[in-house]
This record gives sequence, C-alpha cells and structure tokens, in this order.
Amino acid sequence: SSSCKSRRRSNCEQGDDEAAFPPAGAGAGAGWWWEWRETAWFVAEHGSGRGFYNFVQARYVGTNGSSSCCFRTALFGRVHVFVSAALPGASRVLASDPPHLAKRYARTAADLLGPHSILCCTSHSRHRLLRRALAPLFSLPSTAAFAASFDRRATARLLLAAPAPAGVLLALDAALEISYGAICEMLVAGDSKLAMLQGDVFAVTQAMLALPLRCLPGSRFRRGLHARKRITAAIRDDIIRTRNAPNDHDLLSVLMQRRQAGHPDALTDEQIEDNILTLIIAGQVTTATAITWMLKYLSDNPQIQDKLRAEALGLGLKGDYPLTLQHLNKMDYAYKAVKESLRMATIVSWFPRVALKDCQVAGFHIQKDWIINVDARALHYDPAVFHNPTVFDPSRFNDDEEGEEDGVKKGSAQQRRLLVFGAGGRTCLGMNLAKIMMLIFLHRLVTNFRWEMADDDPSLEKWAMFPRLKNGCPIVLTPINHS
Ligand code: HEM
Repeated sequence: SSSCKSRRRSNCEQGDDEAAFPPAGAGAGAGWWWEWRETAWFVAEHGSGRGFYNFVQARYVGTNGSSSCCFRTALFGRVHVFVSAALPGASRVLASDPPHLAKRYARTAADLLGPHSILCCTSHSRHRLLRRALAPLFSLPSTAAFAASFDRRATARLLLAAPAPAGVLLALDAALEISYGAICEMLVAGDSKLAMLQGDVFAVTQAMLALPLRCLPGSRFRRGLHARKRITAAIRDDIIRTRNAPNDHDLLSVLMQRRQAGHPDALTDEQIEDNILTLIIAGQVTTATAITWMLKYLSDNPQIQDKLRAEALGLGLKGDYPLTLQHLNKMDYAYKAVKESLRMATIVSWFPRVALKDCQVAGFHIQKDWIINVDARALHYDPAVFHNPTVFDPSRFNDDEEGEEDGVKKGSAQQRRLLVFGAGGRTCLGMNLAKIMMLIFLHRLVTNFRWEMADDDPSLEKWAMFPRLKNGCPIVLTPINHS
C-alpha cells in the first residue's frame, strides 16, 4: 500500500547497492544470544493464547517506535525477513515464482510430511511433476463427487445428529470430522485404516511447528513422528490393496493405474505416501479452521446471518435435497461471506521462501540463505487495502466482476489482492474444494438453525499450526421452524 511504500525508506539502513536492508524489528540485536531470545520468544508466543502472529505483529514496530512493513529477525538459526504482502513487489515474489527464491518450510514440517511432500518440495521440476500427478483430484467430476460426499456427511452430522433444541455444537470437532471423512474418501475410498487415524493426523499438525526434540520421549515432535509412521503404514497397506483391486473413484487408484500403465507422471510408493498425508493435512485442518472462524464471525453479526439465510431459503430447495455445484454457484452472498471469512481468518499467515542468492525483494536487499516471509495477514488487515479491516463485511466484495474463468470466479482488483491461497505456481491446489466445503457447511447450518457463540473466550489454541480458537468454537443452535 502507499502507506507501506512511504514508510519503507525512513525505516531502513542503506545496503551496499540501491536497495536497503530490511529494518530490524522491535527488540533488534545481534549474536547468538539475540537469536536464541527471538526463537524462544516466537516459541513462547506460539505456546500462549495469543498465537505466533503476535510475535510478528510486535516486530513491525521498529526500534524507533514507528511502524514498518518489513523487518528482519532470527529464528531457529536463520535470518527471517517478514514483508507485508501490501508492499508493491512482495506478492509478485509468489506470483512470478523466480528460480532464485525456493519454497521453504520449517524443517519440522518437512520431517513430518516427508521428503516427497509437494508442500515442502523445493526443486521446481519435481514440484511440477507432483502438481501434474495430483491434478486428477481437482478435476470437475472429482470435485462434484467430493461436494456430494461432503454434503452427505454434513447433513448427517449437523441435522440427523443435531443436539437437542438449543443444544451446543462444538463446531471445530464437527468440521474436522466431516472434512476428514470426505477428504479421506476422495483420496482412498473403501475400507482404509486411515478412517481411524484422525487423532494421528491431529498429532502430526500439532508437531509441525514444535521444537525438533526428536530424542526426547513424550515431546510433541516425537509424538508427531510416531503418528506419521502409523499413517504412512496405513497408506502402504492401502497401496497394496489398491494394486490388486483398484476402483475408479479415488486418487490412490488413479495413481496406481498410471504407474501400471507406465505413465510419465507416475509416482513411487514413497511419493504417494507423503502426498496423501500432505493432502489430508493441507486440506482438513485448514478448512475446518476456516469454517469455525466463519461461524464465529456470523455469530457476532446476526444481521449478516439473517441475510445469508434469506438467500439460502430463496433458492427454493425443499425437502431432502442433495446440494450440487450448480446450487453452490447461485449462492452469491454466501460466496462473499466465505471470502470475507477467509480474509479475516487468514489461515496461512505468511509464505516462506528462501533466497538461493543475493537479491532484492520489494526494494529490500536480501542476502543468500535468508528466509523471506511474504505476510498475507499484514495485507488483509491493511486499512489502505481493505477499508475497516477488522469489520466483517461480505459486501466489501460487491464490486467484484461477475463471470467465470477456468471454472474460477473472476474478481475485482480488490478481490485479486486477497492472498488466502497463495499465488503463482504454488497456489493452493485445493482452493475450490475448500470454498465448496465452507459453502456447504454454511448452507446446511443457516437453513436449519440460528446460532450464537456459547463461549466468547478469544484465546487462541496453543501450538496450533493455524490460528484458531482454543474453545473449539462452541455454538448454541436454535432450530428454525420452517412451517
Ligand atoms: C481454507 C482452506 C485452505 C487454505 C487457507 C489453504 C491455503 C493454502 C496456501 C496458502 C497454500 C500455498 C502455500 C505457499 O505458497 O507457501 C496452499 C498450498 C496447498 N494446498 Fe491449500 N489451503 C486450503 C485448503 C486446501 C485443500 C482442501 C486442499 C486439498 C485437499 C489443499 C491442498 C494444498 C496443496 C496440495 C498445496 C501445495 C501446492 C503446491 O505447493 O503446489 N489445500 N494452501
């Protein structure tokens, strides 16, 4: 934003060339003691009810007390630069995907997801192969089947198993359970042990940003590694089963058939294991977390909830109807509410890339091996980009252009500035699935209940990979009388 641009020069020391070094954040220092203190601080915030972004936000305030759009710190032995995606040039780093800026993930995440995971893959050519190999999962028929499966599960969980009138639903648990079932079915249909391992998937996500205390019995990281072993063992059993009896409906069967046919994008067993685990983790916890934030924002804004209800009931769907992609396409206001929830929740706060050589990012001098974190949350809460950014307002997207491009809705300049799913060659593969899950969950809830939060505690869950409410978003449901 313009506010970011003008503040930049005044906050920087000058580098060797034209570009400036990123300013050191609040509490700046040097040497091993400072680095250790920054890491301990980051970990402490992560383990507090305030969440790790609190660490980042505090450091945008420079040593002289003025706020900046970029700062550098040191975490886990590496220099990290955080740069607001509102700065011209920062999100271009993602969109243009230059070869000297490789994707970077915490080593702990790479250990837990595996060396072949698409999320952690740094080689451009191997990454392209993995993206092509996983593409069938996101085809239109697969997406439609996924929507039907998620809808069936959501209906069963929210309506058939609904709590007594004015009962409390723990939204996070419900969203995790429904999305886990639907994603697993899409990846490995049939009788897979994966269905029983939701707790292990949770343990892996809890370990992703933990200290890498591999040898310490009982540490979160070690528990995560053990959970990973059980999950990959289950996938290995599924690979053997599917090799003998593939069915056409799941990703694993497609991958196995490709291998048997000698397809150039065929994946090895190890690549399949790591990427099935990755898809579950990338898809389930993110989306379930987004759903809980959406329900919280709508509980805080009952008039928006009413407007959504009016749109949903106005679709004229009666009786026991399955939702289809055509129905979802008609939910204009709900779609805006989903986008606004994604903006405010900003599930993935920043995007890490490692500099493979000295370079410039958004006008700042970056040295080889530094890690550049393009900060999406700073963009989504920048008042110069989103007017009144802390207000939940789906109508801020009213000026979006209508129309579809490659099956994805086009939007206005402001919409394009959302950085919820990343940009460029590493853009989230599951973004349409995520929006579909959110729309279906919302539709089933809004057409059957009014709701409000049962507990307003704003604390965030400790050690969560993505910021989410500690209380799991308990909502009081009041059934709607349709007569
Ligand atoms: C609200 C839900 C979701 C959010 C906020 C989200 C966000 C993201 C973001 C920001 C990235 C890019 C990270 C980067 O560039 O560093 C990403 C990548 C990815 N996401 Fe999602 N995601 C969501 C749901 C899903 C779902 C449902 C799936 C699939 C089932 C999925 C699969 C993936 C995969 C495979 C990648 C890696 C893409 C690559 O590196 O080429 N995500 N996601």
